[in-house]
Amino acid sequence: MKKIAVLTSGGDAPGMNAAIRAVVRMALHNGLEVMGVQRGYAGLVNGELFKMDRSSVSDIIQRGGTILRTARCLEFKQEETRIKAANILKAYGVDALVVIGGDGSFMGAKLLSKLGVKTIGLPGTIDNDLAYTDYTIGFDTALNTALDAINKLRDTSTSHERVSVVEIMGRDCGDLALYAGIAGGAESIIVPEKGYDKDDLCRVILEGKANGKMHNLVLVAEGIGGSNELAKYIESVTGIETRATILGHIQRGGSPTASDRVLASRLGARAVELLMEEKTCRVVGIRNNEVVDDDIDEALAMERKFDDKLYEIAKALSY
Ligand SMILES: Nc1ncnc2c1ncn2[C@@H]1O[C@H](COP(=O)(O)OP(=O)(O)OP(=O)(O)O)[C@@H](O)[C@H]1O
Ligand SMILES: O=P(O)(O)OC[C@H]1O[C@](O)(CO)[C@@H](O)[C@@H]1O
Ligand SMILES: [Mg+2]
Repeated sequence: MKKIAVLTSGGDAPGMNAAIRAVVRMALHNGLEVMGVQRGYAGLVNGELFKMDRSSVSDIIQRGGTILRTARCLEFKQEETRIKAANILKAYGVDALVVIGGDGSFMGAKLLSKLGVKTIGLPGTIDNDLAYTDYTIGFDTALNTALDAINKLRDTSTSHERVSVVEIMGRDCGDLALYAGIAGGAESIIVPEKGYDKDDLCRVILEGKANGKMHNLVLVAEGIGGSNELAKYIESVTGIETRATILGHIQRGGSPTASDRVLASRLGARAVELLMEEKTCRVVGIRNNEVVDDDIDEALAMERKFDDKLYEIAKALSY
């Protein structure tokens, strides 16, 4: 192993920069050369590679976004595009590629590895939707951003004695909504893993009002969606004024939390260690606070487990 490349792919996530820094610095520490690839797989196919040194990653650990930029490159689903990417890496003399991204990016890395490219994946996504790791890089920051918004919505919800429906990102995964809901003391948490009944929800809201609740926070995961319509329905059934707020891409930005920076540094360093041990086609993650690595195929095949216990606790604490 002499030369590696690193890219970020899919939706950006706070802490991706800290992960890039860890990969670059750990690689240089081990005497490897490092190339940065701009704009994910799209940039790889276009040959957007450049040499990185220690100063390429100076002053980025605290920054949101990704200095390498990112992309959703649909053409990468076609084998001819991946063959082009593999040839470009060969032409640059790159021995292995570190991919920082989510499940889609890992699928791309898995298929690229079938063409003989050595790959390592680092979980960079706010969605926390990868089964093999307890947490993904960016989840904690997005969670804290959502929580800050929820705290503010609680103020105005209380002042006006309104219901506040808050839609949280996460694609098909309810983790962000669940964690934000428990941390923000939400009255109801609606996630795709559990589903819900609209009229039960309205009953809970009315009971809360009868018990003296001044506000009512209903968190809706993106995978359920339809927050504006739900707000109208709640208002029509309960007679309580209701507003919907879709937090959107604000959850993707901002300075990463300490937790995300530490996670990114641990996982990024491990990615390079694995390559030094000649291990490839693996993804790095964290389970029970231990850094782990799994075969990329096996990791993608693992079934995600929703934290039912946490969901039940949130329910029990909410009224
Ligand atoms: N089935 C696939 N085959 C090949 N490449 C894929 C596949 N799925 C996704 N990719 C590549 O990975 C990129 C990122 O995937 P996707 O948009 O699903 O984001 P992600 O990595 O899951 O991150 P996030 O969900 O946080 O946005 C895609 O644009 C594409 O280039
Ligand atoms: O940035 P885009 O392309 O609008 O994608 C939004 C999606 O990306 C994520 O922010 C990260 O995967 C999801 O939570 C959301 O569904
Ligand atoms: Mg994804």
